[in-house]
Amino acid sequence: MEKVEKKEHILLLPYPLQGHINPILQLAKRLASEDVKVTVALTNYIAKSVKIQAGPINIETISDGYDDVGWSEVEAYADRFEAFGSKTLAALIERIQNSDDDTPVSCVVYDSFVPWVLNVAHKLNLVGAVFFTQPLAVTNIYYRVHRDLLKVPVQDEDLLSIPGLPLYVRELPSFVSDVESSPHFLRLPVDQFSNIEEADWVLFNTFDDLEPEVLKWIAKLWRVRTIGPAIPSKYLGKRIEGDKEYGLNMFDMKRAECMDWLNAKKDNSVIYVSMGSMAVLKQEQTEEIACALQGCGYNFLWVVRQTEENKIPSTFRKDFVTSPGSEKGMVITWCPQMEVLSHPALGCFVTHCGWNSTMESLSLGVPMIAFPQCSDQPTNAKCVEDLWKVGIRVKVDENGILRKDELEICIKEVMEGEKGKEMRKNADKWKELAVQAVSDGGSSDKNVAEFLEAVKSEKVKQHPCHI
Ligand SMILES: O=c1ccn([C@@H]2O[C@H](COP(=O)(O)OP(=O)(O)O[C@H]3O[C@H](CO)[C@@H](O)[C@H](O)[C@H]3O)[C@@H](O)[C@H]2O)c(=O)[nH]1
Repeated sequence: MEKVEKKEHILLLPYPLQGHINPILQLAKRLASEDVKVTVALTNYIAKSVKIQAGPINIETISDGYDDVGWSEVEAYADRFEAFGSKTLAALIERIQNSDDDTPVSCVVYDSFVPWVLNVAHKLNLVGAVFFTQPLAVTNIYYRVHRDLLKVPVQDEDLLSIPGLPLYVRELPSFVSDVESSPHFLRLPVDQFSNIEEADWVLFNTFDDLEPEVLKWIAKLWRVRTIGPAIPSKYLGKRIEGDKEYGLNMFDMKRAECMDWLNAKKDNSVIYVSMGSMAVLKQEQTEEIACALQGCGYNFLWVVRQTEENKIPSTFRKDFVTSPGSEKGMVITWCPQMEVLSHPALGCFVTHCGWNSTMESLSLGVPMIAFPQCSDQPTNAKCVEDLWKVGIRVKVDENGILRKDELEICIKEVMEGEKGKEMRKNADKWKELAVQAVSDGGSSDKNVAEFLEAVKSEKVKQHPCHI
């Protein structure tokens, strides 16, 4: 068979965390559905520790300096990733450029948490596109901190005015509102802007209708385009054939066990609880959630990652963990979240409001009970409750614990109350708008097309700083 030559080659580099890899893989698949060769560069550690099913995407590896052990403390990790990543990424691209069999790379799309990739791309005279995995509203706040327009620690308890979104301090990203608890965590989101003025494109996993006012504001700063929701096509727009899942799981998944259990449940009868890939709960918190789920009148599917499992109370463990799939509930270490959220048995999603979970729930029309933990999650939860009106945020006590009674009240309100009905209606509206955005001629679809066209015509642009 004759070999089909792809005319362009785009390389994408995610930050090595589940919540960052998923959306960049989706963008990669979308680009690969056009006449483009697409390579995703994973760190050696990720590549050797997970199974990857990324369809037409070519996978290559670079080093973050932690090939055998994975992560370390956040600041040390950032420095070492930059030192090792810059060299090994440049070497990878040079190898591709010098290969007789491969299409040369013309553009690098990189996670906003690794801004040094832009310097590598520009040194090699490639187009550099930064990709944000968190919403525009959150980026707006970090940008203010970067420009010293918002001083940390934040003193003022008054409302802060973000375009289209007045916020109280507690609704800011936790790395801003509570900078004293984890000062080093603010570095990554603030460093996102260190060289952003030089980025050729600034891409966001969101869509125009979702954050119109802040988009207007941010689009004045850079060449911003929204390309989301970056979720598997089967669940949104069906644009890419056979695209059923992200294709990379950092956790062991028991799909059949989970789906068999869910398939046996009545429509709208299951509460789905997941705190994403990173959140670490206090033991007391896990116990309160367990009591609420046991006490509520609904079935539940609860994701408790293996490293969190020891916090589950022993009686609950006996009923729902050691004999998984009891009539009422199932506890599982990782599930096929998209399949779960799109299942007719699902009633609502108790979520930490990681941006991917939020976009997935919104795109599938599932109302949320927002229980934000840290990072961008408090701001995402604010949008869920007050801006998009597709969920409610739980109240925590003076120790930050969500008590059993409060969670039960929230579940009842979303599943049975008037507010819940309203949320479902709103959720359906957002679902429709999300589908429109990624379908033929929708805002995100047009933005991807424009980006691709420009990559083709701008690839030989010389970057003044490196001439
Ligand atoms: O059992 C599960 C649980 C989760 N997921 C998937 O894992 C991803 C989780 O991403 P997200 O909801 O964004 O949560 P985190 O893993 O916590 O993501 C980190 O990265 C996000 C993007 O930067 C931030 O918004 C979050 O605050 C940050 O914690 C989603 O795509 C889920 O579909 C599964 O497939 N199975």
